[in-house]
Amino acid sequence: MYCAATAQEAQNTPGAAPLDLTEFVAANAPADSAQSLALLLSSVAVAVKQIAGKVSRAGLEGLFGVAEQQGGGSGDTQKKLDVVANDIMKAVLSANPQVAVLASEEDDEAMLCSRGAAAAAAAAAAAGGGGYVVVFDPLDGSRNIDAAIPTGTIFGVYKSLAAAGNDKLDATAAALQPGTELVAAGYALYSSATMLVISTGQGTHGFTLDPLCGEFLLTHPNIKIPQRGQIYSVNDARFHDWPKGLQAYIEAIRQGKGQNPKQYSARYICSLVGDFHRTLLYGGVCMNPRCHLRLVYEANPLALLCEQAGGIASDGKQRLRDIKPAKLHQRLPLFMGSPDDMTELMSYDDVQQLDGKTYTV
Ligand SMILES: O=P(O)(O)OC[C@H]1O[C@](O)(COP(=O)(O)O)[C@@H](O)[C@@H]1O
Repeated sequence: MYCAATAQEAQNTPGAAPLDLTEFVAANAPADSAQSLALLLSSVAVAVKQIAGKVSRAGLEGLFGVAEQQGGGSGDTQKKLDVVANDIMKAVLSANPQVAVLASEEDDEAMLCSRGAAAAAAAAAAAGGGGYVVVFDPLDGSRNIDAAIPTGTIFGVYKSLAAAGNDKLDATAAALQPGTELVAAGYALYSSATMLVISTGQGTHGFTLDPLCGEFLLTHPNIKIPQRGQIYSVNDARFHDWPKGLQAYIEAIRQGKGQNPKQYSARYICSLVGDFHRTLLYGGVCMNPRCHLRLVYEANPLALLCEQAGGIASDGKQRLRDIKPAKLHQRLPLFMGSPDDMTELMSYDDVQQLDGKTYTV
């Protein structure tokens, strides 16, 4: 199979077949972890293909609707497909001997994976590497499922703390690392195409699942978010619950009275992966100003992808990736987007909705 050394080379070689995900990561991730990350992301890709199959066949397999038994750490109503996607992620990733810890938005606790944890402890004892910790939201935007609207899977990868000299792994502590420690992150988008967008800290790159060969092929090398966009993405119905700063910012850009003299348009799918993906490609800002999205499972992984594409990711006060999570299911306001739009938004200062209000839709 064709293998170019870099995304640039792949793009510049006329007629060359696109790289698949594994080849690309092996050639483009940091040298000391390229092979292991390539194998890890191959496992993620296997899980994502299985979830994509379930999402597209949900109406045919009776997978619409709410799960019969409710569980899950986030306290949200679980859909049948939330449970199915969670089971797939855990089954596939725990079979990978490099995975020491898994933490899912759908579970109360982080879990040790026996094969990976044993290997991580042995490696730590030998002062070597350690296993990987994978945090994930198996199916984000699941309230959209029954209407066949795009959904996604979000994941982040850390090195296990065993690598730092601990010979016993504490699964929860291993998953509570700040986003600055991420060694890889990504999301899958289940939409008109199934995409996998990843970063290993060396740019943000997009792959499209080719249904003809069943592989994720490089279609969006080195994504750069536009310096400024003309779209804002937020649940606008909450306008009257927002703080004054956020109201003033949105009023200004709607009227073309912001730093960009053009009127902005609103786009909101209510599917974080879909809204973020569009923002990454078209520019502008996407946000959820209330304490709703999870730092560990959603915000930090997307923040790495955003920054690696040249964007800014914030909780409305500070850089997201600098925040040390205090608990697995910690929620916070989330703002991400083009550097000029984000800098303008942050200059309004008072943008977080901290009233604790929840909505039942
Ligand atoms: O109700 P809001 O504030 O518009 O929140 C919608 C957001 O919640 C999410 O659905 C995440 O919540 P779930 O994980 O419960 O699906 C995002 O996909 C979406 O961006």
